[in-house]
Amino acid sequence: MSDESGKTKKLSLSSGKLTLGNLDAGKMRTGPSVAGRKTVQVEVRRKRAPAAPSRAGQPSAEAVTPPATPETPALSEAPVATPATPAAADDKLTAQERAARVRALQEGMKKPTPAADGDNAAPAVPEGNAPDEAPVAEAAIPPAPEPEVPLDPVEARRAAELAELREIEAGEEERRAFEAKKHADTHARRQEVPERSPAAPAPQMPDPIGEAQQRRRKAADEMAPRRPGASRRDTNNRRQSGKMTINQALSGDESRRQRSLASVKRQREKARMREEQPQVKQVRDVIIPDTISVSELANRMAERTADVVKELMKLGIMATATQTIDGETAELVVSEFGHKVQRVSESDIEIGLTGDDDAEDNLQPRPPVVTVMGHVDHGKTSLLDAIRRTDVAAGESGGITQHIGAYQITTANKNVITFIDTPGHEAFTEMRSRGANITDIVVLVVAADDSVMAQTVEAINHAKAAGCPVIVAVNKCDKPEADPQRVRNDLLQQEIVTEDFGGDVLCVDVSAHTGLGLDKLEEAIMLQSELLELRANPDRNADGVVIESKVERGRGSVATLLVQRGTLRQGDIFVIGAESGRVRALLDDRGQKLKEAGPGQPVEILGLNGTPMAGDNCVVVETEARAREIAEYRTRRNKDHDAARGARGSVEQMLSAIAAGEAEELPVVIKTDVHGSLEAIRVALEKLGTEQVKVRMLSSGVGALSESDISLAAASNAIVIGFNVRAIPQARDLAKRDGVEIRYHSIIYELIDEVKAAMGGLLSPDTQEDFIGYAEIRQVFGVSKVGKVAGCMVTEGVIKRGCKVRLLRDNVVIHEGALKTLKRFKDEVKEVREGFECGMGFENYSDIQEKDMIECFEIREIARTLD
Ligand SMILES: Nc1nc2c(ncn2[C@@H]2O[C@H](COP(=O)(O)OP(=O)(O)OP(=O)(O)O)[C@@H](O)[C@H]2O)c(=O)[nH]1
Repeated sequence: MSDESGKTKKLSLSSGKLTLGNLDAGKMRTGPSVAGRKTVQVEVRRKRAPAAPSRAGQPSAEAVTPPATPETPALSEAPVATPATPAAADDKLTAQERAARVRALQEGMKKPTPAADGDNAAPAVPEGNAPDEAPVAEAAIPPAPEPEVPLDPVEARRAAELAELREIEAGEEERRAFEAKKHADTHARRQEVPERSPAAPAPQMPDPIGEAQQRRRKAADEMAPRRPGASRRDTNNRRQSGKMTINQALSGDESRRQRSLASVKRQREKARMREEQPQVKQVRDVIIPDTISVSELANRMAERTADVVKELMKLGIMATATQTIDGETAELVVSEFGHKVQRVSESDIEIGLTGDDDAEDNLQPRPPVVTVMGHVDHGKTSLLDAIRRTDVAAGESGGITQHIGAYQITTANKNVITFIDTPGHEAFTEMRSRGANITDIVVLVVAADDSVMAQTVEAINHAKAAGCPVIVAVNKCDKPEADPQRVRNDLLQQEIVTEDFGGDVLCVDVSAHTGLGLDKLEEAIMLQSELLELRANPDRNADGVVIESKVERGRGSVATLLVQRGTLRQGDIFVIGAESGRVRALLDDRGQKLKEAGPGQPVEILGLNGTPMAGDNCVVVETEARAREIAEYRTRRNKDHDAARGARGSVEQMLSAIAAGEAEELPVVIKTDVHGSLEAIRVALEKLGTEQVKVRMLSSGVGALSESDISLAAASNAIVIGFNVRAIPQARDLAKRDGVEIRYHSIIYELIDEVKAAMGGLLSPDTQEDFIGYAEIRQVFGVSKVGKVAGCMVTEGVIKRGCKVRLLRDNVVIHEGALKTLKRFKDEVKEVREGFECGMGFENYSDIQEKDMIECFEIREIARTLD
């Protein structure tokens, strides 16, 4: 470049005109619009110096650009009318120096000035710009060659950066120069004003105007130099806002927008940092519950929802942001994104509910829990009664134990034993299995006169499955036909090897009636419990198992509970299954109130919010809130479970109905007094189902039959059964009104038989064909309007009008249909007996011949049964 220094040149008045010695070939600008001003401003922008070698003869784009034209015509007037102020901005001059120069310039201006118009050497500068020497200087300086485009992109970038930096620097310099010049102007004007001739008004204001007007105009003039400053501020604002106004866009003033050097440097630094440091993905611990919505999952991973949806698509799952996905799928997605999975479940609420295991030192001996099992009528209840010296059997409906009961006895040796009495009927299998699971020892009652029976075997299997040691009580040994040895032999087949046969199973001959061997049985139980080393910690929050539960008038829900650990006290807050409550009262097996119950003790508890299920666990918790929280969670879980089971059932039903073609269902609504009975009935009824007909339990529960039970039954034609319960008066009225029959039962066999009969009624009846007679065609007559009529002789049985007939020709059935007419002589008759002649006409058939035989028969429907 010709001007490497880049310094701003100043105006001189050598040779009597304004010249700009060695002016930079860069753009020459006039100041902002200064119409009416008597000063000339020349801004000189330093030319950029390209770092790369330039190609000779190629002018740069900048150099080619025509120099800036004067922005205002006022400039051309300035040398004539106004003593010029220093035009070149030189930021290195102090204000005093500047003032001195201005004065010198003014003096020079006073000398006669040759016409500047004709001396304009710069072709690019329009006429009228003579005072400005910039074009002259520009003409003298060759245009800057365009820098050659470097091939190396790094070099190119560097060059571009450098050029940009220089431009910014130049801009900064320009701004500084302008500020300095403004300052100098103001200073100079202050000195100049007293010297200025009043007869030298601005040429653009020739009109004689009032003094006030002149003052205003002067004031306006004085305001004018401040505009560039204001404009600069505007520029700064524009830079800050980054926005463009319409005026700026139209005036093409965009070139004024400039960023500060520091800002550009910061940006470059940031970009470099970004390039140098590849982004490290942050691995997060993502907590995933059982189900989660897609957007929530994206949130927890801090990923975009769209990315999560895409990932799900890859897994073959089309889900929107609001849709919920299961925990397993969410786990897959999270691992795909490279985050860590942390699974939590709603069931975590139960963590720590049962507490820690007890330390050895805290364990104390506890009474054994004994379950009495055996075949029906082998004397379980009688045996327990004998032990307790009470008579429970007398109060039982039909003489069968239907409620699970628990009792505690103290032996003569002051040993305490807890007995659980389970019913012996097959239907109570479920209850027995539960009894076996909470029990320590099983006493297997086998009648000496009956030996091992089906439910004896079942009881053995339950005991084995529960890992309970068995003690055999051979009952009814008082009977003359009793054969205890046969019982021992039969038990061998069930892998129960008694001590007599060298085995480890204790076997005692007893009689519930005479009390024979009862003490030995108790001894055997205590011996077995010592071997088992039964111990528990009584000094902790209690937990136990519900043996039975029921709703009682005036007492509400009552549960029979077997305390397994700790001590249950009155006032304890507990949660049982999906129910919670606070122990209002504790009762022992004799109905006596207790203050507390220790391990191995069966108690009845009052104060439940609802009726729990037999087999539910009971846990004492610290606060009611916790109890409620857990109960609510379990209720929700059970509901979901039931819903899932219902949905599955309906599909299965549909499929089986399709497969069977005509599967029937018998809907029933059952209410019972206790859960155990309900369960037993449900099992029994399910077993009744065949391929053709099944029992469908629409509704079941514990308690009295209510209006909703009746209306449900009415809507679906269901049978309503009350087992040991009755309907409330309103339900009775409703049943009467809707014609719903309620069946009450207190014996399970009868209930099952009745349902069986009802199911039989649903089976499509069997049809049976009954032969009634033969007739031989002797002659065939043609009768007008009637068709052919056969003259017959009844050879066997009887022929009835309207009966079904088959036409046999040479013992081959050629037609089967119905009789249209049966006449004797000319009269229509109901029947014709053997040995009589008659006339017969067939319905829609006339191909009859002599010697054909007519076989008459009737179709009878027979109701089918399930047996
Ligand atoms: N002779 C005699 N009869 C007995 C003895 N034990 C029970 N019985 C009779 O056997 C029948 C059935 O007795 P339960 O005690 O009801 O029999 P269970 O096994 O409890 O019957 P379920 O409750 O139906 O399972 C009753 O008639 C008793 O009188 C006994 O030791 N000797």
